Amino acid sequence: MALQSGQTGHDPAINPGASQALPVLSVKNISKSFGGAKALRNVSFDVMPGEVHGLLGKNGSGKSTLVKILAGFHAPDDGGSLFFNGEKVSLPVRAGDARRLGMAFVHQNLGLVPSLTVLENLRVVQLTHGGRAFINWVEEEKAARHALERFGLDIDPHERVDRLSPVQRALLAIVRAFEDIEAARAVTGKPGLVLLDEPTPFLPASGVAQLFELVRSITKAGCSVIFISHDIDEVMDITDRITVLRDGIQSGELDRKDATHEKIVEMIVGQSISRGGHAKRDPESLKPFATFRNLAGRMLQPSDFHVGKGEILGLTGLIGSGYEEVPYLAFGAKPAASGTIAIGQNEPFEQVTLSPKAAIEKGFALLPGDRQGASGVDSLPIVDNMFLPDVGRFFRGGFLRNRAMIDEAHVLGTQFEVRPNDPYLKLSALSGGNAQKVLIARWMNRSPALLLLDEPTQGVDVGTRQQIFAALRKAAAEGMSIICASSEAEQLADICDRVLVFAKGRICHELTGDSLTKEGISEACYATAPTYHTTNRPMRAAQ
Ligand SMILES: Nc1ncnc2c1ncn2[C@@H]1O[C@H](COP(=O)(O)OP(=O)(O)OP(=O)(O)O)[C@@H](O)[C@H]1O
Repeated sequence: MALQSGQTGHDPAINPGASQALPVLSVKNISKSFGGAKALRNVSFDVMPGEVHGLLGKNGSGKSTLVKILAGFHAPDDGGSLFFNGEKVSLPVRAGDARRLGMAFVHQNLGLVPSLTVLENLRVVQLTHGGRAFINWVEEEKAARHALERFGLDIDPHERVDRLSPVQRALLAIVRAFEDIEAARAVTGKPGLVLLDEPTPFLPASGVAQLFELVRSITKAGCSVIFISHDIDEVMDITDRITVLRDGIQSGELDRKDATHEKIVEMIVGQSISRGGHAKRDPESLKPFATFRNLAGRMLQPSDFHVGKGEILGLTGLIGSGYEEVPYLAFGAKPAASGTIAIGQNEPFEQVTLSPKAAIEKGFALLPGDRQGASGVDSLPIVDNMFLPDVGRFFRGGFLRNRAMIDEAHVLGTQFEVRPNDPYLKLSALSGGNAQKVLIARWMNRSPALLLLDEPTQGVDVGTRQQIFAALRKAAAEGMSIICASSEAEQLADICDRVLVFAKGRICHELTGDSLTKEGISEACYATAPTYHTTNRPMRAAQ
């Protein structure tokens, strides 16, 4: 049953007795403008106690803006109101009000301090707001251990956060958020709300399962969760109810039990989309473009593999299995422990002699997974981010042809559906998914001979994903070789001609043809017995 905007639609069967309950959060007619652009228009919805409420929408539809209004980071336009457990919240939300009321946020970057310990990160709010004259570290450690044990997390409180795995970091951020709302509940006696803004893109399936267990234990304790994600399967799995935003307008609500994958996609995109499955090519029919022998990194053990000319080769495995290092090693962005690379029939060269500059000269391009840290420059405009690697192309007679750059950026923005398509806008003003589109456009526009991708569609909405996949397939059909490292089995099954699955640093499965399905990839990730021996398998000679 699709509900109209503003209707509550809470199912008492999900949380018995909750039908009489006050909403934990009531958002009423919230709008937000940036200059002349409206990011949110009169958005209204309720979150009930014990509910996991999905907040979905295309890139730039206003999800993060809404979260930032709740956090007090943005002031909403006049006319809207917020209620938390029945109490009217003064707008803009004042510093400290969110915490006092019992709202805690896990933003896309998790908000942890990497150089501090788990204990320090976990107790930072209590330590900075307690007004204490001194810190009793014995008591603080006890409290931290208790919090970690409560959620079954086996993490040493004295470990530095930058030494934790991505899964442990995400779980720590959520435990901290829950501890914060529990601290507020001890004072107010009322349930709190944790807002999770895309916490899953980097997590392997086992990590997502652990995270969902944690979310369920939060709601069992009577608190609520707002869950933002572009992964429809995850949304179907964890949410009770879903609110969809489209271009800043609430386009409807849906009870999870009435939702199907197709229905949700249609509400997000505004139309049904075909998954556009592609005819996989026989990798044997493609001449090798780049051949890697004995390539080893920090986790990657000496491995032999190649990518064919015009092939889309997927690399996957559990996090830490070594596949995620390959794009960086192949680009010379990380030094290998060993290994050579041969292009076509050319003599192989040692990987350690390859710098990113030399890789670019050879026609390689790398889209790193860390968009904010290693990929884009937030403080520069879109146009500069698009043309950073080849700005030299726009110089004529010693002058930079600014107009030509702007025009080309505009064309690229249209092609990759960057919204808003304003080349002068800073990258930081774009939504996460739109920023990723700018960076993909940057590298695709250079038509590299070898495109190296690490989690290319993280944060990109379902509609745009299909467009990016189509662009990658077209480029491959025209001869571009693509290596795509990703933890998303569905994405790999959609675009790749061949997928190598890694375990414990070695290639253990090679999937092609009919075995190259989402299920086949997931199964191979969890199967331990290697069926593919990297050192014994005959390599095809470059032709
Ligand atoms: N600081 C800002 N200045 C100008 N425009 C902004 C700013 N922050 C967000 N916007 C714009 O507001 C709109 C909504 O962005 P928002 O980040 O809320 O989208 P989103 O739904 O979270 O997208 P994504 O799924 O890509 O994260 C976008 O058009 C974005 O460009």
